[in-house]
Amino acid sequence: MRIVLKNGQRIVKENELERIDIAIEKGIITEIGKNLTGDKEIELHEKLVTPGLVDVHVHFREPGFTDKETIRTGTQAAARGGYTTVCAMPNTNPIPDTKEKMAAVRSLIDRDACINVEPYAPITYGLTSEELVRMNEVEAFAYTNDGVGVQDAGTMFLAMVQAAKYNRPIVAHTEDNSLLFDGVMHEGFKSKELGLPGIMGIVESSQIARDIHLAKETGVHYHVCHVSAKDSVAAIRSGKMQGVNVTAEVSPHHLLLNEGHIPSDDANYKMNPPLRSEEDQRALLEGFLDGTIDIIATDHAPHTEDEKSGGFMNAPFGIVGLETAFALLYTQFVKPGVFSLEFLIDRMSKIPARLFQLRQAELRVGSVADLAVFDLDTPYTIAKEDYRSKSSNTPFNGKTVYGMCALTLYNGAIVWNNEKDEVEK
Ligand SMILES: NC(=O)N[C@@H](CC(=O)O)C(=O)O
Ligand SMILES: [Zn+2]
Ligand SMILES: [Zn+2]
Repeated sequence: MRIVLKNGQRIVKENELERIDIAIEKGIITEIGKNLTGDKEIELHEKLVTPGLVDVHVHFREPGFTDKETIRTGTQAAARGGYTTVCAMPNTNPIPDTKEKMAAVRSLIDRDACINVEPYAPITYGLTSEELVRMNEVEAFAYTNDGVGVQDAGTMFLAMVQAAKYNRPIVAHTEDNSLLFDGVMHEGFKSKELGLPGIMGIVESSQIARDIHLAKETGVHYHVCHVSAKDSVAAIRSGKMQGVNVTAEVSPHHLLLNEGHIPSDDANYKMNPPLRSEEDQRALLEGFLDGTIDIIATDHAPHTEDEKSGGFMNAPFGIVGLETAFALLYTQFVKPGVFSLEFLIDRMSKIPARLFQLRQAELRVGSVADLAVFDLDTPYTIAKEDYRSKSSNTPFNGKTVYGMCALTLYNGAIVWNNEKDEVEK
């Protein structure tokens, strides 16, 4: 069967768009042009067509915490956000730290995922800072202990030596526990106002500085998760200038919000790392614009409503992000001209795929048909009831944005269709 997407618009350069039809056969783009016909034609009404988005940082909670999310609901949420490849974090129960446990995760993915999912393996057994996972036994595209920092420098050094040998990236949640002092939000005016224990920026930046020295020594590809602090951006910038193979991601929420946006003791604003100062937020945007920070990653971290009702002192860290990332960033930054549509899409699709050698589509004949279609013209309000995710813990509910994902195709099959309001599998 030949499917034709009619009257879409692709990005030519920056914000310049061009009207096109795209023909898809057997999951592959077979023709791009004007006035194409097919067995099934889908009218796009001049909506934006892009390669499917790629997110290297999501939590799908399966196995172990399926009341928060599953591989099925997580990938459906991703498809609704325009994503066709995502990388799942290993802070599950059990942690995939043996060959068998990793095989079990892969078979869940084969059974339930509606898009491409690459599972991470942990750096160490049990996400502690002790025994390294043997990378020749537990195979994965990359290794991370996300959720906790690798506390011991020697352990991180040996992990990097091993990862360099197997040519795998080390992906780091950077957090020095000895500097945490039980903090629950950024140490700043808001933590003082609310009387809550703070988390200093140096909790993150000092460990990034340490790791950049180790990465320089070992030559590993070292990737920093969810950068939040100004001094972290400076450390990464200086590492890059010295030729260290360091890359970094920033989350939509850290680009969009700072501690001043936290209205009250509402745990939908609680995540790790925390929303920091306005100055930190500005440094993140600067780093994103100058290439110090390479990509966007959502850190989609679902938690139940019940867990999140406990306020900052009791609730777990983390917010969902897959279903709102593109629209929030498009509305806040592309519409007012801070950066272009091309700049954003590259950092949500092409660049993350290239950094980690992941599956990714291109808008050209012969490419796999993993595509997203976005409506840039119709405003809509982010609503809890609309989530495909099992969880809805985010501070962005109720916000009106542009850039709803209208359609997502994975391998040429529709996995999200907003008009039909259903996900086909
Ligand atoms: N980001 C978070 O606040 N939470 C994540 C863990 C993590 O990404 O560090 C989670 O697993 O819930
Ligand atoms: Zn983390
Ligand atoms: Zn995470």
